[in-house]
Amino acid sequence: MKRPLLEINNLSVGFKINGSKQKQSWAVNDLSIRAYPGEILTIVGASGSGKSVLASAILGLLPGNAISSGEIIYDGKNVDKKLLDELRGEEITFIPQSISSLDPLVKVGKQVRNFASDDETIKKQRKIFKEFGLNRSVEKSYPFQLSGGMARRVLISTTMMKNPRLIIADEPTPGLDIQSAKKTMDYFKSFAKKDKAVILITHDIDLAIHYSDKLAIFYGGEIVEITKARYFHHGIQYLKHPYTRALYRSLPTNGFKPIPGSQPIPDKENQGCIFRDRCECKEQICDHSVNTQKFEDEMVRCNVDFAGKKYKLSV
Ligand SMILES: Nc1ncnc2c1ncn2[C@@H]1O[C@H](COP(=O)(O)OP(=O)(O)OP(=O)(O)O)[C@@H](O)[C@H]1O
Ligand code: NI
Repeated sequence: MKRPLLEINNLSVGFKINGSKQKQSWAVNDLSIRAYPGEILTIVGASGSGKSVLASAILGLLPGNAISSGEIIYDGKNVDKKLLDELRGEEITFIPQSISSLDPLVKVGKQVRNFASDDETIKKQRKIFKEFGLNRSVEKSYPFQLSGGMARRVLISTTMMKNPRLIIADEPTPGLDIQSAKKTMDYFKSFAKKDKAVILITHDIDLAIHYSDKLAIFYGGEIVEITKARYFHHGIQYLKHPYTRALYRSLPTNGFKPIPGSQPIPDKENQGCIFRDRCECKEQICDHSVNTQKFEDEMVRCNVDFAGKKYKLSV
């Protein structure tokens, strides 16, 4: 079994409300994931489920009012602030969700080259820009002169200029034309093939299924299931968690059935199942406890006994 490149154990992230130490809201609750070399791990979750907060926590970019606990291990080493400062932008690159992360005062070409002006770097940057349909004039533009889709392509180009071992991409494709989105995802795939790891964050389940190796299904600040992306092609009988199964049924190709109800706010005090109010399999026990079941590299957080011979969910 390969060693994970990034390992996150029992991560929780909350925010102090109005500076109060007592009043907190939670965005990520007791989350554990592993990103392996050679794989694209995609974190799929609805809007507001805490995906971007998770990315910020991994990268040590949480705002001042955040409180976090848990363990992050990179390549066998415990990650602290000093190590993160060394890794970020070098071994670990980040494609942020917001295009406002581009420096408004620096011309785009210079930014992507990280201020380098040698011939080789310029050649590399021009080649990447060309692949993404960004013409020479873009190099000399300031971020405010770009459209949303162009700015996103510039952000992706920044990562392509570097030589990281782990890419964390937070919603990299919205606003991109189909060709650029495909190029981006193909780039991630070939990157992972070089024994490197990608953590992709998206709410686009179709995209996730087609390009990832594993899916971590995120709901209300928790990962409720880690499963293989190909199971979504093989059929609903391979999926375990009732929320994952509901996602499967909500896909246009599988009947487009919506899930009634809405996602709850993460609650650290709550020991029960986060999905219970919307669950078709809910039992009394789900109000006060939830079972984390592990199967090799898969995981499901549910009280249905998936290892037992009796378990049968409706197809
Ligand atoms: N600085 C902050 N202070 C307080 N709450 C915050 C802060 N940043 C994020 N949150 C809260 O954390 C929750 C998760 O937000 P997050 O941006 O991670 O969602 P997301 O899953 O990335 O959504 P989307 O798909 O829309 O990008 C939200 O309820 C948000 O209001
Ligand atoms: Ni987000």
